[in-house]
Amino acid sequence: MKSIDLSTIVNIVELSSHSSGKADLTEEAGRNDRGASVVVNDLGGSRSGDGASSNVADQVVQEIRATGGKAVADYNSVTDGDKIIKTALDNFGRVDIVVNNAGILRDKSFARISDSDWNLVHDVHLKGAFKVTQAAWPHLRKQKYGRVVFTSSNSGLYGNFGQANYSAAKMGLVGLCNTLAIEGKSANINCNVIVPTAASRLTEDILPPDLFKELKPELIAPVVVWMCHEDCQENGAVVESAAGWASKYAIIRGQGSVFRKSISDSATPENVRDAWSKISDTQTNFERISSIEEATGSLFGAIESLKTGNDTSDSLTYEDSYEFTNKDCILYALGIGITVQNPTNLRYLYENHSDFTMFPTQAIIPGQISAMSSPLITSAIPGKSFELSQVLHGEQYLEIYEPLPTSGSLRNVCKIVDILDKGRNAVVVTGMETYGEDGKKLCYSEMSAFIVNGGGFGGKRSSSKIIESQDPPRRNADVIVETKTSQDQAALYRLSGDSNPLHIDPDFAAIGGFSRPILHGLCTLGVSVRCLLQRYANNKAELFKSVKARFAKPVYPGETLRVSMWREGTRIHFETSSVESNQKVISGAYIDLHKVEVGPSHGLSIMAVSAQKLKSDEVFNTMIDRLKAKPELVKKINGVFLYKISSGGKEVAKWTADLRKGKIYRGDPESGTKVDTTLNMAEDDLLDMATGKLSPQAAFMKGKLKIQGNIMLSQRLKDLIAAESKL
Ligand SMILES: CCCCCCC[C@@H](O)CC(=O)SCCNC(=O)CCNC(=O)[C@H](O)C(C)(C)COP(=O)(O)OP(=O)(O)OC[C@H]1O[C@@H](n2cnc3c(N)ncnc32)[C@H](O)[C@@H]1OP(=O)(O)O
Repeated sequence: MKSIDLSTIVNIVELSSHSSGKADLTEEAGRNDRGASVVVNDLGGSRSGDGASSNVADQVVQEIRATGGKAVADYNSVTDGDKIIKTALDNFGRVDIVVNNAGILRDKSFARISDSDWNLVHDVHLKGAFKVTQAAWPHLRKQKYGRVVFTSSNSGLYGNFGQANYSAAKMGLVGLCNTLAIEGKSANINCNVIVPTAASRLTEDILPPDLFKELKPELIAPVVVWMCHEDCQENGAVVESAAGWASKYAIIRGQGSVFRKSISDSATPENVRDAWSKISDTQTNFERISSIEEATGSLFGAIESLKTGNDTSDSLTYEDSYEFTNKDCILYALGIGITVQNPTNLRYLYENHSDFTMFPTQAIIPGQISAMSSPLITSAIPGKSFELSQVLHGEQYLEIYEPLPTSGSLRNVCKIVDILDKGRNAVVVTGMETYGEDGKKLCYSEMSAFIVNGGGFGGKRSSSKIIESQDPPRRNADVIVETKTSQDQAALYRLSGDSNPLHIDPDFAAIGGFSRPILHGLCTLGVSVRCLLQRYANNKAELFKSVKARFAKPVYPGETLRVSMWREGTRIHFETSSVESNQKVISGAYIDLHKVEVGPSHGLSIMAVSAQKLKSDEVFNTMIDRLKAKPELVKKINGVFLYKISSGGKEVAKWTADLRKGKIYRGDPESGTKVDTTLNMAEDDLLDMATGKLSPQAAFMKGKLKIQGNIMLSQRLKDLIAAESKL
């Protein structure tokens, strides 16, 4: 990572009376190699806030200047925040960062705290941070940049005997920061809290000597410097740090419990007592609440359950069963375009095949049917009812835990995960657990229904509970596969259970604003996942772990889907586009595999990718480097690459490619195998192949990869190539 340079900023650091003579925070932030210009503010009082002296601030300023840094001292009280900011403006012309670090102690047991003990501690910690930050605020807003750090304490987060005044003030800083993080966001002002445990004059007779020695402030200063840097996008975080360790805090909320029977009932203390074990349970089920909208928004589910007369949050779940046979597995496979043309597909299409298996994405269907037949989704939005024609499938997640059966009875438990208000529209997210006949949890799926015109009910806009989609890496796709859907794709797919008329009835589709019935989102997903499994999992369902996808635009049956894939370890990111509309139809998607297994066409794929930029030597060398990353498959001999193509651990062919000449030979010159076949290709076609516009298999089929001599592919390889071209 590049170094953290604070060169363009002015840093106001209050040392406060508790700073040690060596103010490590300032030393770090103000070091010449970090570049900040620093106002070192310290009233120079004692730990309890008595007296004043310029010594401490002056000493730190000298230390900063001695290392070539810029610093000026300021001896004002933090309650005169405008004077401190004026020092920054007078000396450096601007202010970008405020580190609120001033603090004193007046430790007493609660009964003995006097008004002045309370007021003074609050003045320095809380009012001081308010005054200094408020004085800087207009400047930060005007320049649309700022970083503010507040120093809190474990005494605030957890409480500490004898520190009621200090704990209250330190927790007050967390509240102050929470709101400033919201108010400053649009002006690019990030506000965060540091919770240090450090050796200082405040703690020297409180911490055990051995621990005191280890808790050097300079091990916390880098965390503060990072939070002050323009690259740090954290906003509203509370970060604890000590001894070179740091961690972010989160406030959690339990699932809670509704404790009255219906919306018209009053609430009694007895109701609360009876529900107390659920109300106070933060262990079995909890969530992280990150905004006030999220906190109030999730109350809608509880209010709605009261309206429908249900008395506990457990009633927000819905259970039913799903019976299915081998035939349903085969029908689903046909519905997502799995074809016998690829021999390895028989495992999904023929019930007597030794590996007869359910295609993984079919596992979504039982939960989906349960959720769609329950009142969960249609009654989810408070005060709103909506039609099926308003519902679009927005996002989908699926994770498989156990091998899936090919027939039998499955039990589904569905519940609302969250409800989002997107302004005009709404998103209702449902989570479905599916259990096998032996009671084992087979899979979890999470489905977002996008309700057109369902929003505007005053709910929250985002949620931390939803499994997020992820953008692909910023590079050209590693592999691109195209596959055409049939005009009858939706008509066939709907027989697997989603009989929404949007996919078959032109009049109904017109109500939803579509020119004709659209394809099921889950069908597009199934088609994409079969291309991914084919490419990266040798078409094996058992290697599939999970998938996440967002449906970005509708697909019409008959369109050609282009699936772009990026491999990152066992995660394959993907995006699917419609070739006809040239629009992304699935975005931010990925599958996770237990293991990647690349099929026999991989040698050809590598060739395609590596031929990407043949024009210059420099790029050619880069290409060689990329090929070197696959030593098991590729060997370079005098500028010529040797590819071994294996299937099931057995070598089935050797290819030699002279990419500069755009030629590919079959055979292995090193071992003396006769090179009896030459495959010629125009450079433009080779580049098309490299950029994924033309698959190697399609190049074979379309005659763009011309064969001279007698090509002797094994029958097995011929079958595999033919099958892949019909993905
Ligand atoms: C349990 C069962 C429930 C599900 C039942 C499903 C039944 C099925 O039979 C139905 C189907 O299969 S329908 C077919 C598949 N789905 C589709 O074709 C929808 C394709 N997507 C779209 O057209 C647009 O993304 C569209 C129209 C969805 C949104 O486009 P825009 O209005 O342009 O959105 P935009 O302005 O970009 O963003 C507004 C806010 O919404 C969020 N968002 C966008 N697309 C989303 C999506 N697909 N899923 C979830 N959220 C989505 C945006 O992030 C944005 O929010 P914020 O402003 O907070 O970032």
